[in-house]
Amino acid sequence: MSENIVIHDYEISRSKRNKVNGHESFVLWFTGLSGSGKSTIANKAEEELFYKGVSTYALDGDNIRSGINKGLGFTKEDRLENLRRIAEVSKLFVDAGIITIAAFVSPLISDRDQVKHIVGENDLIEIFVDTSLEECERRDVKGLYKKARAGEIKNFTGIDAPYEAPLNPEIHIETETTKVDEAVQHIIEYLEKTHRI
Ligand SMILES: Nc1ncnc2c1ncn2[C@@H]1O[C@H](COP(=O)(O)OS(=O)(=O)O)[C@@H](OP(=O)(O)O)[C@H]1O
Ligand SMILES: Nc1ncnc2c1ncn2[C@@H]1O[C@H](COP(=O)(O)OP(=O)(O)O)[C@@H](O)[C@H]1O
Repeated sequence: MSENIVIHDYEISRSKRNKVNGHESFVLWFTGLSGSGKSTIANKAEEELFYKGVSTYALDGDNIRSGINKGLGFTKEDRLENLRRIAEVSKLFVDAGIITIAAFVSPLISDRDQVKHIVGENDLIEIFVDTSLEECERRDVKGLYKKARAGEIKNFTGIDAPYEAPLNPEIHIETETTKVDEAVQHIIEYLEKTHRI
């Protein structure tokens, strides 16, 4: 940090916000292949939390890659920068007392380690949305796998760019054997069991 930047302490702290909200703030970080089910499960999980009276906000490709990260692509370097900025934004949301839901492919262990480092390990719950490449390709929600196979998209995760599965995620959802509602219940139960909500 520049030597000329002096931090000002604000009266309204994260813990005061958490007290008023009646819950802790942290990040639910969904990782998985494109089409694995991250957005679908994140969206339903947010709905469930929201109607329980929890303050939430969801970050995903739609509100991030078209705004703050417009111009970043899918090279290894651009993904790292994409995720670095998302982690910094998530950290601000957590400071604002909000349970932040982030759904990004975040393909590499080192990408996610950077996120954990920025957000803080205790403030991040990693959720692995585990769906085989075959199933994601069968779903092909956005028609991108077809394009990637045809060589029309380069560096597509799972095709010609790697995806490294988390080694020890807090929550592991296998979508080929778990329905969306069951996945959401699993997340809510985890949060209740660990006294996060
Ligand atoms: N090359 C390549 N690889 C992977 N995904 C691609 C690519 N090009 C475009 N898309 C679409 O962008 C979405 C992934 O963006 P993310 O910001 O989550 O990716 S990353 O975390 O920076 O790797 C991803 O969205 P989801 O399907 O929601 O995961 C794709 O629809
Ligand atoms: N058990 C499941 N969990 C999540 N999504 C599922 C499941 N079964 C089928 N799907 C479907 O898979 C697709 C996943 O797409 P999406 O949520 O956009 O994935 P991602 O955000 O990971 O790219 C959706 O069409 C969803 O309805």
